[in-house]
Amino acid sequence: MQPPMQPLTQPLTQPPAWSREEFEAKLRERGRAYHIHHPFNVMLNSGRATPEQVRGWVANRFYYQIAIPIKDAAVLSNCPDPEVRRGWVQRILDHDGFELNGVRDEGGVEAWLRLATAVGLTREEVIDLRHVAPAMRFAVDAYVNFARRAPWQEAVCSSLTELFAPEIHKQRLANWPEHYPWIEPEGMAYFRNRVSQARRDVEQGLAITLAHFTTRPLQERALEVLQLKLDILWAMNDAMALKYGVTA
Ligand SMILES: O=C(O)c1cc(C(=O)O)c2c(n1)C(=O)C(=O)c1cc(C(=O)O)[nH]c1-2
Repeated sequence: MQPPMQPLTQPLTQPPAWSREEFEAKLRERGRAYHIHHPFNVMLNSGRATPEQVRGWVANRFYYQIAIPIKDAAVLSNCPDPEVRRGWVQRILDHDGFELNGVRDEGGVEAWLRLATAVGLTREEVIDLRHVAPAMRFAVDAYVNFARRAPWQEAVCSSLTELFAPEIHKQRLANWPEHYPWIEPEGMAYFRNRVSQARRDVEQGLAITLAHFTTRPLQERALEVLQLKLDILWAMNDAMALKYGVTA
């Protein structure tokens, strides 16, 4: 006897998966929503920001800087693949620094604190987070919480906004010394280091994403995840724009 017909809950055929090239192009297209286009960032990188606005950005962004290695530790804690972990752990060292066999690297968090003093903030007022806007905390915490709870491949995918980060760091390196001569030049080291680190991160993150999200529904999910992260970065800028204003 035939089993009873099940009601159809989803179409029998799914649209075909995009090729790796098509999928990668769709991920890269999302760069149009990157915070490089946010009015607060456009103001910063075109030289219209006041010292107060630059300091506000540096102090608020510190909250993102200290969250990133915690986010990366969450990815590690959810990932059962030692080969992925071996590559991913580098991100924590990039931000927290290390001392190994006589080689010392101060790491990105310390470099950010040097940026803070270069723009005229004290380390204390940055480290105690007194300037961080509540909405900034909520946006950054959303990223860490996502990485804690999502499947690790989605957390990896959410880091792919770094596809677009070298450009924003290069803008700062090119424009800030001219627009903001009052910033001590050694403060810019963070951005210089990140250009190559972000490229290396993206190579790893993209390889994992292209290998894992191989059906159309998974690929569409990856685009949603990337959009979530773009929205988090956008919301961080909204929080700073509200607190410090945007100079036209
Ligand atoms: O200055 C920026 O605009 C910017 C953006 C992003 C990003 O796209 O998430 C990162 C960074 N910087 C950055 O410096 C950094 O170390 C970093 C790590 C990650 C991540 O998601 O793991 N994003 C970013």
